[in-house]
Amino acid sequence: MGKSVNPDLAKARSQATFDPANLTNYLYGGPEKLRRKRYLPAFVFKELCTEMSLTDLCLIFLGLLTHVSDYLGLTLSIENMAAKEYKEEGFKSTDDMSREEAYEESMRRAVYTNKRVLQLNLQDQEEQYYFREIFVPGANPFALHYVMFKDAINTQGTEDQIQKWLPLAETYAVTGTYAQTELGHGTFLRGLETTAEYDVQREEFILNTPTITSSKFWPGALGKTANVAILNAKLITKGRNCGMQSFWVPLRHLETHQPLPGITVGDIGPKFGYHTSDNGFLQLNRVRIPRENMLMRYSKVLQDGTFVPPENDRLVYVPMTQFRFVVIGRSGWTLAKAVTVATRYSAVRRQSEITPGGGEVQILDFQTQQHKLFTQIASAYAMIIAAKAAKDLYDSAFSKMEKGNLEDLPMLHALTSSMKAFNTWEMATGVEQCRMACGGHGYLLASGIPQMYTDMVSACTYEGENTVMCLQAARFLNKCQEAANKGERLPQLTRFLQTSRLNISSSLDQDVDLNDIIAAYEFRAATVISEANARLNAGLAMGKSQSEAWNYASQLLVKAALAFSHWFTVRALIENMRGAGFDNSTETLLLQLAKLYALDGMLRYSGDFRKVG
Ligand SMILES: CCCCCCCC/C=C\CCCCCCCCC/C=C/C(=O)SCCNC(=O)CCNC(=O)[C@H](O)C(C)(C)COP(=O)(O)OP(=O)(O)OC[C@H]1O[C@@H](n2cnc3c(N)ncnc32)[C@H](O)[C@@H]1OP(=O)(O)O
Ligand SMILES: Cc1cc2nc3c(=O)[nH]c(=O)nc-3n(C[C@H](O)[C@H](O)[C@H](O)COP(=O)(O)OP(=O)(O)OC[C@H]3O[C@@H](n4cnc5c(N)ncnc54)[C@H](O)[C@@H]3O)c2cc1C
Repeated sequence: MGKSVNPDLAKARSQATFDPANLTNYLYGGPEKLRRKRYLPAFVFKELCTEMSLTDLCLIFLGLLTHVSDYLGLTLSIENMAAKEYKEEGFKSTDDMSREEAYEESMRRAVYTNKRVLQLNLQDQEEQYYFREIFVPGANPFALHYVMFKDAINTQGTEDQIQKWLPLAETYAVTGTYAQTELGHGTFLRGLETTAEYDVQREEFILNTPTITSSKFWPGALGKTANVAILNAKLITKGRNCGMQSFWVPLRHLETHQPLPGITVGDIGPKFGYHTSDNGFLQLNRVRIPRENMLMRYSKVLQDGTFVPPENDRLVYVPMTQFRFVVIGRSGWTLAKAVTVATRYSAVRRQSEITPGGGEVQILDFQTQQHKLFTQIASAYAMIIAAKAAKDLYDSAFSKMEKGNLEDLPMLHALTSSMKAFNTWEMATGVEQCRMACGGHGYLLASGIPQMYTDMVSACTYEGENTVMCLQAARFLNKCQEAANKGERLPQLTRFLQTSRLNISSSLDQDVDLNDIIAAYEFRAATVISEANARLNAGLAMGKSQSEAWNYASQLLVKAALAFSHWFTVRALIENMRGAGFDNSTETLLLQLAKLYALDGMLRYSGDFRKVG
């Protein structure tokens, strides 16, 4: 690959005031993880030289390009090589394919990676993800299988069920999906209509989608790929509705892949993005499954039809909470990719003059271009680091939950809900800003940015539509505010509602103090949460019911959840940058980046910050 590096890019890199290696090691969890992450693409690349056609080689190389450009602090000088050969050789990319062809191409690659992951015994989920992403840069037809299908088995299945089903999933003896959403309901889970009626005579469940709106609609891999679903349905036993439960439901014959009796499945058609994911629909016409097919870790149906309820009926939601963490992390990395592509482009693109007659400059020299990109570099770091901080909280809470201690579940739900909404909205805005910063070339699919946007913007909708997720978090925050109003003890994460004060020491003529920044965001969050609570109580005082008052305050409640997430992100960014043990030059730069992120946020939400003084 010994192509020369664009001189503008080489010059820009030579001016770095820090060592990118320190930063890259930090972002990827240390030198060993980074070594493995770099080894995998190189391994794939070498292997592919023998295994696949030149076409694939170049496509993979492009995948590698976007992949290695993940390293925020480090970029490799391979800017036009792949693109040049890519065009000259006319390598087919899925960009030029029909949806059918693109799905088949992605399926071919995904099956290849599934085999290789097993042969190479890649156990670590992140390594599996990195390996797969190089081959299948877009939506992977097996995404649901890799994540939600297996997570649901692991978190909702009994030990026996895990022993029975997980090996089938790990070896691809079955390919799964997670089928919850229906044509009529995606958000309001209590409105799901699919039924699972227990037949005590035959000790079986009869699964039925009684109406057109009860058809399962949207699940990934349902259209063609999956032959089993973890399907959520309303359990009815002894004439009683026992709420949403999860079931292992065979969909297609394991040999012929044809739909089983009573099953109607198909693809829901073209989408805004995610073209290589076969999101589908499913109708069940009184399909019978054995009693043992209900995932019974938390709730059970005994042979005689007796329903044994879970200790907490929200535990059935754990797979969604788990996947929200994946989405929170992926949002930061998606923005990282987009801003790396846009920044590298801005170093090599010369356009217009700053000084008349002085010659065309790198567009990175325009202050407006720097503002567009540096704020997004800062945002990507903030999201990635906040996701790590949130995951640490999740891991400690989840280990308590596995021992039966559910006290942190409400906080966990609020944190995952609000951070998933905050990160995906910030990512969507940021990726689009990066795309537009590349001018016409940002509109080319070959830039890679349009697909990043159209694939990942769906994360604002799936795994809980963002507005609804903010309202979910606001339930928890409002409860905490009510407790604070009564002087009661609060969960650690929301104690700032009782302690936050605005004693800012910084003055306008000096460099802002980082502790003042955290205090300002904390005070803003406390004020917005308190205002939302006051509006809710004002609604009640006007004689509205609890639900009407909730709706009356809901726009402020959404703002409260986002202000909480913004505070969590700024605090995580600053505290982790200060505590990460970087050398002075790197720490100085990162704290500068943290200030840029926080001050840009104050400008974007200046109404909130002005209001709280
Ligand atoms: C860098 C390397 C990274 C490596 C990563 C490796 C893997 C990466 C692989 C791939 C990444 C990218 C690939 C992307 C592929 C993605 C494909 C898309 C997949 C999408 C799947 C889906 O969309 S599944 C369907 C999701 N659907 C939802 O989320 C539905 C949302 N609705 C709800 O959850 C409920 O309806 C709602 C909570 C909104 C309301 O329910 P309701 O019963 O009405 O409850 P409510 O009265 O509001 O509250 C009752 C009570 O319950 C509490 N509660 C609610 N939910 C939860 C929960 N989940 N957990 C805990 N508690 C919950 C709620 O707080 C209330 O409590 P109280 O307030 O009353 O105390
Ligand atoms: C790419 C993609 C992949 C998906 N994959 C899967 C999958 O694999 N498995 C699966 O089960 N599902 C999947 N889904 C479905 C997804 O989970 C739902 O689309 C999502 O939960 C939103 O539900 P909905 O589509 O019914 O939208 P709705 O809930 O109808 O939302 C429409 C509007 O109504 C508003 N709204 C709804 N409820 C409220 C409320 N209480 N308060 C205020 N406003 C409200 C929303 O904010 C939104 O603006 C996928 C969706 C997409 C786009």
